[in-house]
Amino acid sequence: MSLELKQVAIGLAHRPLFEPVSLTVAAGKVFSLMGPSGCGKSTLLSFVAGTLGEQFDARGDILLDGQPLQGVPVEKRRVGILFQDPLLFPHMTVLENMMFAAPAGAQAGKKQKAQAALESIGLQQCAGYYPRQLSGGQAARVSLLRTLAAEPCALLLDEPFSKLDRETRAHFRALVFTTIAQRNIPAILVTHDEDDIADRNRVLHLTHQTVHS
Ligand SMILES: Nc1ncnc2c1ncn2[C@@H]1O[C@H](COP(=O)(O)OP(=O)(O)OP(=O)(O)O)[C@@H](O)[C@H]1O
Repeated sequence: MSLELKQVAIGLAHRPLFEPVSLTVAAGKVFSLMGPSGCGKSTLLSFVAGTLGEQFDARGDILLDGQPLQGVPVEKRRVGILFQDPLLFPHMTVLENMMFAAPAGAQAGKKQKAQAALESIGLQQCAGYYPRQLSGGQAARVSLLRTLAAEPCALLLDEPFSKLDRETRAHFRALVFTTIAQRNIPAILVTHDEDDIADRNRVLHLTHQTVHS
């Protein structure tokens, strides 16, 4: 499984946001995207996820395992996203959040899988908690598990470490990178912090497109 972007360009109000991007991420690897605030990093991720707003126009190709993603509905893309803030339903317990994210299937199987996932990172005691009862680091880990429960074929990481304190951040980052390697899925990470870069050979600095008039 690989994720490939070919000459991807996004415009807003007929102005290109950044120089066209081409990159390939192999299974189990993390490609880091950096660049100045507002240059379009999150927008690029939303294009890959299939959630790009109508105010943007985009061109170029996205290929997952060699197959074009454009035209595939969001819910069928199998692309998971982690944001700065954990994405959890406040009215559902941790276990319910995870079961909700799992693909359609037997309810009993879902529960067992969710419990096993929580156990694998030592959070089994949090199964019945509501998101407000979790610490920042616990919420980040549950959010990761929830994203993984959907069994994504690729992962997009939009500054998921930036709000965590230094120690929690290092632990969570290690967990995310190990998980990506174990699941053998490609990932793109947006970050402002050099410390987050998983691999110095896989970094792209997005630059604002110079508009010539
Ligand atoms: N919903 C929206 N409607 C209109 N313009 C938007 C919208 N979302 C983002 N933009 C604009 O698109 C551009 C790119 O925004 P984006 O959030 O992708 O940048 P970024 O590189 O991720 O920034 P940061 O590093 O600050 O998170 C910015 O000029 C922003 O103002």
